[in-house]
Amino acid sequence: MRRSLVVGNWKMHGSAASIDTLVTGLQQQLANLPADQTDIAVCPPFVFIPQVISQLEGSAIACGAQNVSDQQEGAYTGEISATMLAELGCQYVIVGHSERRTLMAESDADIAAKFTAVQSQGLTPILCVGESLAQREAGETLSWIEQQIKAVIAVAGIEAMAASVIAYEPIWAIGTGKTASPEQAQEVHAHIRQVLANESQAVAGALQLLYGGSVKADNAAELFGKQDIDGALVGGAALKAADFAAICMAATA
Ligand SMILES: O=C(CO)COP(=O)(O)O
Repeated sequence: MRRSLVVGNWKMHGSAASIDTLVTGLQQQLANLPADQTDIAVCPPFVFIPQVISQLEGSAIACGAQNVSDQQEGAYTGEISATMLAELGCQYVIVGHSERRTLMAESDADIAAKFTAVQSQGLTPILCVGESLAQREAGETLSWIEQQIKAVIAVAGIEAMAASVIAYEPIWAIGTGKTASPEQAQEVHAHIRQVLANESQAVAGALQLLYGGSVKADNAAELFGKQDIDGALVGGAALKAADFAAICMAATA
């Protein structure tokens, strides 16, 4: 039985004060959640990571980052390495989010290099994949997702996938209020698991596979009811303690 995992991606939101309020709220709302069933993490903007880790001390909520360099050290102005994130106490790093693929032109090769850099420091990459609306309408969803995942397997190897999380985030569902139906999401999740199973049944069976894209308190339970959906990567709704907590509860039910 796979544990569920709910991750909040706060994107470029928050201030020291608003994040203090959010984390305090999360700790209150999640105090009674059975920690043995659901893993929970939040991914603040880099500059707030030390504050969040300090606030979360003693709590079962983990902290992650939203991006990382593919290099560990050197003359890379503005970059942050996995070594630095590990030293801070991060456990997860999101790699390949569609906003970075699109806005920062990150390629599959860049993402595979980041994935490897994250794992080399003992952190868990959350690899995001997802299709555009045009690709879905052209019937290219499954082949596109497969290609995105195989690009990472080709570099990292199938066994490395065992120490990772994959998040399926259809681009057309991110921040639009338009969630993939549980059936649409399950179809892609089952395909992802099959792509992995073709190389290793054990890896495919154990990997936590998240859905992301307009997950809210009122649609989470239905998504989590699907066989291959193990949790969620949550954007907007992760910025409100009550909403995020309700999604975590749904994942635990
Ligand atoms: O991009 C997302 C999480 O990484 C999803 O964002 P929303 O939940 O705001 O649609």
